[in-house]
Amino acid sequence: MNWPFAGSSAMIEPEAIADYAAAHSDAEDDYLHRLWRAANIHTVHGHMASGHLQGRLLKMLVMMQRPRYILEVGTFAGYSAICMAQGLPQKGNGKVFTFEINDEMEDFTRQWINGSDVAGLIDFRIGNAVTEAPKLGIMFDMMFLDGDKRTYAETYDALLPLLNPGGIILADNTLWDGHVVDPKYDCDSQTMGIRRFNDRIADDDRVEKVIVPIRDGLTIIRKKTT
Ligand SMILES: C[S@@+](CC[C@H](N)C(=O)[O-])C[C@H]1O[C@@H](n2cnc3c(N)ncnc32)[C@H](O)[C@@H]1O
Repeated sequence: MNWPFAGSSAMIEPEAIADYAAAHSDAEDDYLHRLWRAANIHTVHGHMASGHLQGRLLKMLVMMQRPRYILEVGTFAGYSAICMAQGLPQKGNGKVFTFEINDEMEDFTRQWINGSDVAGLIDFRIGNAVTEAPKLGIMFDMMFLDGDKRTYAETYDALLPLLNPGGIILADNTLWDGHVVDPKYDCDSQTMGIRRFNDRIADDDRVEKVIVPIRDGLTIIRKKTT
């Protein structure tokens, strides 16, 4: 994400800011570090995993929101699911339900989730979260939308009814590497999908929202209680 920070005499590289923030945040534990490396070595799009800073933010937000049930759209390697599960009370009744539509990820991801010390708090399923989550018959207090960018708006419409009032949705990649404001990407289907989603959220009076420019943009959406 190209977020220039104007210094007194020179522009400071965004990577330097990210490194500084990571160095002054809780460390990435060894297991997550190994998972991140494995995802980048053994999968084509390893960079899709949340990573250190966003992972710590997800854990922190779970600890603040204290959800019982969390829904994740897009498990990929399991990095974010493990981070969110780390924020749940370790002996409570909370759970992360996480769906991955790509069944080729199953062996890799199940092994890493099962090997983590929060395996008992994660229900990992292969399938389309949009069609499968309603079948669980439960309401969620938190959701992490991180699936297909082209259909973010439809995913939101389908899943908002499953969110309790006061619950929050975290939507990842909502600034899409700055493409949302770059006319060069006017015909790019993922950019168009993210823009459509951002417009939809901005106009939706049922929710409060703020885009946090961390990593690739993370929108925090809270369903109003009245
Ligand atoms: C960006 S990656 C997820 C990264 C992961 N949440 C993390 O932060 O570590 C997106 C994943 O969503 C999956 N996906 C896309 N649409 C989906 C859907 N409707 N239901 C479940 N998974 C989906 C893709 O196959 C891909 O593996």
